[in-house]
Amino acid sequence: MTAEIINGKDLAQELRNEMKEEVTELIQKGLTPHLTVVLVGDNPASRSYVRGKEKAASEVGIESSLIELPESTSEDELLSLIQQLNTDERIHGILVQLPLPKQIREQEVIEAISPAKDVDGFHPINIGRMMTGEDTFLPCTPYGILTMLQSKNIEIEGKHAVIIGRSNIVGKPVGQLLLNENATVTYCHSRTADLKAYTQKADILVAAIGRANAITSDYIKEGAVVIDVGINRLDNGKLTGDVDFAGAMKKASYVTPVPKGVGPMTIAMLLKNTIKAAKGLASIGK
Ligand SMILES: NC(=O)C1=CN([C@@H]2O[C@H](COP(=O)(O)OP(=O)(O)OC[C@H]3O[C@@H](n4cnc5c(N)ncnc54)[C@H](OP(=O)(O)O)[C@@H]3O)[C@@H](O)[C@H]2O)C=CC1
Ligand SMILES: Nc1nc(=O)c2c([nH]1)NC[C@@H]1CN(c3ccc(C(=O)N[C@@H](CCC(=O)O)C(=O)O)cc3)C=[N+]21
Repeated sequence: MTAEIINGKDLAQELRNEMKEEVTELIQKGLTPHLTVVLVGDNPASRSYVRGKEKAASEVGIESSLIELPESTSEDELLSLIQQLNTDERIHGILVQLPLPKQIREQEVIEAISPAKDVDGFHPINIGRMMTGEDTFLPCTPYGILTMLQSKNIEIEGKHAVIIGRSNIVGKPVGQLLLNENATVTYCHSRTADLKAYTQKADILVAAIGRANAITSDYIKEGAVVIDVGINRLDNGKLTGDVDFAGAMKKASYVTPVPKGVGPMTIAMLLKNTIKAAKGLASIGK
């Protein structure tokens, strides 16, 4: 059996085409969605992601502005910038690119962003709303994964989803979203004893580890849906995921590639959240 590839790049393009129409209508009504991205320091990977976000925003007609701060920026300086952006009515969405330099506590920064402008969906209020199943900004990567599964009409209800990774931005929320869709969810991480015993039972396997090609075909159940979140830059400059793609293609029913998989979907969902923020969410407080 050869698996079907879920092409995130093409699906993200379709979503951008739809969003462009919606944004055009909003602009005609006098509302131009505006995303502000804050980049602290000059991590080359972060810079490249930020460029991708700006390009995608401009394609759909979303205005974006980039605020670049030096590596030496203090936590107080960043927090006061966020306060300013929170009260600026022209700005609908705020994204502070992670990781941050070590003198800045990420959680303090995440919690300083107004939940109404938190288009990453990282604020504890929005995470809480996601957990209780309320309408909110869903974290972009998990939201993108859910959209990929839905695009292929892949059944989630009653399926066993195994998540490898438990970070606040990917692993934990992707498990929560699949639970909300009535999957049975198992989380695995670096302290999991006998990882393979769990992954071999997964109908839906999500790898969000950050280790190139760690998930070989012997971790995969025949016919499973394999979602590869990992973005790993090899010494030869190429990008690869956490899953051994060729091995997964022989065993799974569906596989997401890297590149052109989850990454472009993450950016598309960020744009979706920015439009939602611009339209205003009555249920989300300041
Ligand atoms: N495509 C996209 O849009 C995005 C991709 N990414 C990529 O996804 C990957 C994960 O990102 P992120 O969640 O932020 O990373 P983190 O480093 O925050 O988390 C990695 C997780 O993997 C677990 N882990 C590490 N080694 C192993 C192992 N040998 N066996 C089992 N579990 C292990 C860790 O366990 P423990 O908790 O015990 O340490 C941790 O929970 C990275 O490659 C990142 O670049 C991230 C965001 C968006
Ligand atoms: N506040 C914050 N929000 C984030 O959403 C966030 C973040 N910080 N920090 C870093 C991670 C990582 N991330 C990616 C987004 C798109 C691609 C992407 O589009 N990748 C392309 C390849 C791009 C390339 O070639 O370099 C692909 O997979 O096809 C990858 C990774 C968002 N993140």
